[in-house]
Amino acid sequence: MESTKSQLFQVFLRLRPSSPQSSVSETRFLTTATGQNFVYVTPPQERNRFRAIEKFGFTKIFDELSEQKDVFVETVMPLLQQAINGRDGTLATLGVTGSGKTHTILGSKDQKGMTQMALDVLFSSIGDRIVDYNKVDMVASDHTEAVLMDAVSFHERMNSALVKTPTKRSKLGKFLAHKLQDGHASKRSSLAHISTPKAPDVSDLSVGLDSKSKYAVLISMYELYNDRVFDLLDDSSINNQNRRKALIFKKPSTTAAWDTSKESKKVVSGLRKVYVKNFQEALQILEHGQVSRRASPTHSNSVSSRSHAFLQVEIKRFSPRGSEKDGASLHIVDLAGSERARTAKTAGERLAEAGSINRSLMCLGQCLQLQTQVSDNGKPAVVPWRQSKLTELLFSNAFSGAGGGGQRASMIVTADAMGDFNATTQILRYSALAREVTVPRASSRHISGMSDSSAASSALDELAVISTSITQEDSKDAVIARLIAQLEDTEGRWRDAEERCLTIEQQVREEVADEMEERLEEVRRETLEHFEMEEEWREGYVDGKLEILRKGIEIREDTPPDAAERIQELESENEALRRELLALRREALGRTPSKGRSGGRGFPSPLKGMENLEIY
Ligand SMILES: Nc1ncnc2c1ncn2[C@@H]1O[C@H](COP(=O)(O)OP(=O)(O)OP(=O)(O)O)[C@@H](O)[C@H]1O
Repeated sequence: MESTKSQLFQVFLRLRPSSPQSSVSETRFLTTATGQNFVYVTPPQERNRFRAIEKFGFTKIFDELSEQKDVFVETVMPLLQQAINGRDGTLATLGVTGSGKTHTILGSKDQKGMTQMALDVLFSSIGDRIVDYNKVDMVASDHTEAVLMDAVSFHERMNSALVKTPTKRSKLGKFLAHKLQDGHASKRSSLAHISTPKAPDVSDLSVGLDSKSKYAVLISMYELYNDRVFDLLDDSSINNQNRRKALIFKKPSTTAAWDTSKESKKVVSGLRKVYVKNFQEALQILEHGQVSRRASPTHSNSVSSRSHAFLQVEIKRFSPRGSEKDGASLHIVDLAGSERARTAKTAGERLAEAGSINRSLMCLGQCLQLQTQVSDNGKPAVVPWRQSKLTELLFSNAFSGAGGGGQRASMIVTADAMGDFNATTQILRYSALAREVTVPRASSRHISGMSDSSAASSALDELAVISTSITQEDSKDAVIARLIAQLEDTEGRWRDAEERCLTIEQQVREEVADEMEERLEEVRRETLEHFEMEEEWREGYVDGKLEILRKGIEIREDTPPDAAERIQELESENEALRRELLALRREALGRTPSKGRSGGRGFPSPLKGMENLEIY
């Protein structure tokens, strides 16, 4: 597994101690190997389904037994030294909600977090070489873009703001008490007496300083909530978060004389910067900032951070005469946890917050993925850090080349090996510096006599056992030799099983196809029968209709006259003719001349001989 050396973020993985009470998975799905910088993710077994085993590479992995100090030495110390040397640095934590980001950054009531340790080491290293706030002149940019004050006047303002509104303060008290349950903050609202855990002891650690310089430390805190930047040290809104004024992230109108970079750093404009001269003062500021931060109980975490919190520790270097030489910042960022709405059971405002958090983290994920990639032309891939406010705040100064040629950063990815499998894997996928996927295979020797699903489960079990056993071995060479042998054996068995699976798959496909064909034939037959029956019925129906019609026509037809009627008809016709003939005869007889009148030559009557004619 190769990773790009030029990446901006070094990525560390920290596993938190998990327990069935605090975790959501029934089994461990993350496995580490002693001394190795990769973690195996073994998916939960599902019936009849092979899921790939993934291997993720990180700069370093801190297992469950790692102490806060172990993490600090590896991740924060180099960044602190870098800031002292005039180069910006960022430390951020990333992880699923409840995976231990805040615990890592801010600690608990028994343990200091990375922040407290960084401030402790910084102030103990600077010692009496801290400059007097009243005797130095901070650079112009601090005056135009920030509100500067020293710790004493800041406390006075804060305490008077708390005293002014007692009803609201009780709300704040509740919040503080709530935080205290999880060891996040002191219960006291009077910030003069902050109790800080003594452990771990970091008095043996120090950073190298320039022997000819004096130093000033300015602390500012802000949060990114619903994509807007809010000052966490603004006393005017401490009792009413809804009245808070969002700040803008922009290029300063004036820059320090020593800042020769072409593109000057972007700053959160209007931010309060508090000058602190020792560790105790710094802790008090930190406490104030934490109180103002958005945190709400979700189903996944009783004190869940609902915003991305930024702590900026600005270290300025001064000449012995008090003129500013240069400066750089260490940013410590506690990112809000990604969560699934269904798991966290969030709704309304919390759901909107979750949406904004998840969107910004998705964009951060893209940037992290791309920082290790090289584009087709061989140049580093373009990192789309302008896509969200979070990535802009995290990356813009890194890409602007300011602060001594850009920044270097460390990301601590926190994970619970028995936490939310899908959400954790998702984060590992985009944050890891390298990734390998192994498709599981099984052997016929191994699975003979077993059902296919049980063979697959058993093979997965075996792989999990192998992975777990790695951590228990002492000798590195023995582990490697044993692993190679086991790997080859397992690989062979997986391959056989895979072939068998393919054969079974083929058989199943054929069976399904045959069955399908049979069923189609049956359906075709049934349809045909149905058509025939319907046709028969239609024919019968049509015949019946025709019969009814025919009968209807017959009924309406006139009956032919019978013979008697005809005879009677003819007789009456005959009678009429006879009467006519008789009338004609009489007429003819009436007109015929007598013999004498015709002169003896008269014509014979045409009716002669007909006088006695009977007419019937
Ligand atoms: N390494 C650890 N050792 C001991 N306890 C831990 C560790 N990591 C986390 N915890 C405990 O687990 C709980 C949840 O941790 P934490 O609040 O730090 O989670 P988170 O990732 O910051 O969650 P969110 O994103 O919701 O704010 C706390 O009670 C914390 O003390």
